[in-house]
Amino acid sequence: MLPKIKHVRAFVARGAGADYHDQGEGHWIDDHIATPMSRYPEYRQSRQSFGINVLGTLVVEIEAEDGTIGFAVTTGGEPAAFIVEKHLSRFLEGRNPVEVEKIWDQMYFSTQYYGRKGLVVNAISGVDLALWDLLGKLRDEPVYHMLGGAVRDELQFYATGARPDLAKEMGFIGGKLPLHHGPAEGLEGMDKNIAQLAEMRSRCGDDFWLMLDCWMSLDLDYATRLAQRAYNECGLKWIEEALSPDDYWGYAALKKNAPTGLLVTTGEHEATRWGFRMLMDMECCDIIQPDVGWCGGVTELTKIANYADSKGVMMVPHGSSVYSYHFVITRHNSPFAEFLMMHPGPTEVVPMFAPQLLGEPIPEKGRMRASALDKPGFGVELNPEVPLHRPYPR
Ligand SMILES: C[C@H](O)[C@H](O)CC(=O)C(=O)O
Ligand SMILES: [Mg+2]
Repeated sequence: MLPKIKHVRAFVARGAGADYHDQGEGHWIDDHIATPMSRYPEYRQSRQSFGINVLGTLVVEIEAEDGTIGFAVTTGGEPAAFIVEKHLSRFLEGRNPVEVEKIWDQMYFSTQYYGRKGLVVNAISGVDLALWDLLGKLRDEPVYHMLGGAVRDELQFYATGARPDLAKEMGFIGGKLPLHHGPAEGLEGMDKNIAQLAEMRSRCGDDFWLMLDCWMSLDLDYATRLAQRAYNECGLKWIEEALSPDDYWGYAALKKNAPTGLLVTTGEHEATRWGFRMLMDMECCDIIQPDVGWCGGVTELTKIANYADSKGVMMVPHGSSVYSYHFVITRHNSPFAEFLMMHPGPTEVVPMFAPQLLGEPIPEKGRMRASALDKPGFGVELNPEVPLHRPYPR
């Protein structure tokens, strides 16, 4: 019998880490990237200007009666900390930590009247991941063992960042560029997008995967024209998150309109088995990209992944560092993983959630051995040097 859960605590941390958009000045991730807010010129140059980093990182700690602590980081900051402390903690304290299914179910259905997606599911994900971390630490097992074990010896990564040419030199299998200009910047912006991609194609050679991340910024007409030009002129591998996450109909049309051979991907701002079922049943995309820290955690990701597997849809989680690595290694329909390049250049590989985690593994030559994950839980610790604030202590 495992020790019961004694206490749940929620903290906020500022700066780089799980809220990876909370970076200092001059970072590639905040340099004129197309967004749904780009239609307003005053919010075009910087995503921080419209508040992309307003929430900060949520840190959830779950302590068992024997003093063992599981933890997780995700986004959601202070409002998510409120939800965890004031609402969700009641479904854990005094319970047996093996009750992951029941705890998830109670967290989701008790918040359904104000939740279902977004911030509330971020908070649920943070608790779920902390619970899996605790279970692994109590059982002295890595999470990927508890999920069924590795189906291959190593992970392969593509890199997201402004320099796919450097990512290629570092051994990644592909590079995903942020799109810089949205529909409000007209044909001139479209030409600049294509010129940037063409420049990367010439630097990377014909065989390297190049992808475009559109961060929900386009409309169907623009996305269709961009997809056609980027595929025909630059050999684009996939067009990601071109439309609003609510526009399932637009995605279904984009997938039909896209040239054969170009993949349509989306899902990092989608949540739960029900949201992903919409994407898959409506044939919105070729690859779903749930973020493990936003979609409902590992408990929900298992359901999403099983449905994707049964439909023959590939699932390649968005970012999410160790939370994604432990899952991807257990699944054949997740043949590779994303690595978000959080170095400001990005000219070096640094841990995705640096500096918040100690022991966070990084790819070497674009790969990571399964043995790099062979530590209890998710295999990381909270960096004690990162200041934490607990806004709602009980
Ligand atoms: C680079 C993208 O705009 C975003 O910041 C990250 C993302 O969507 C992804 O890694 O995928
Ligand atoms: Mg993306």
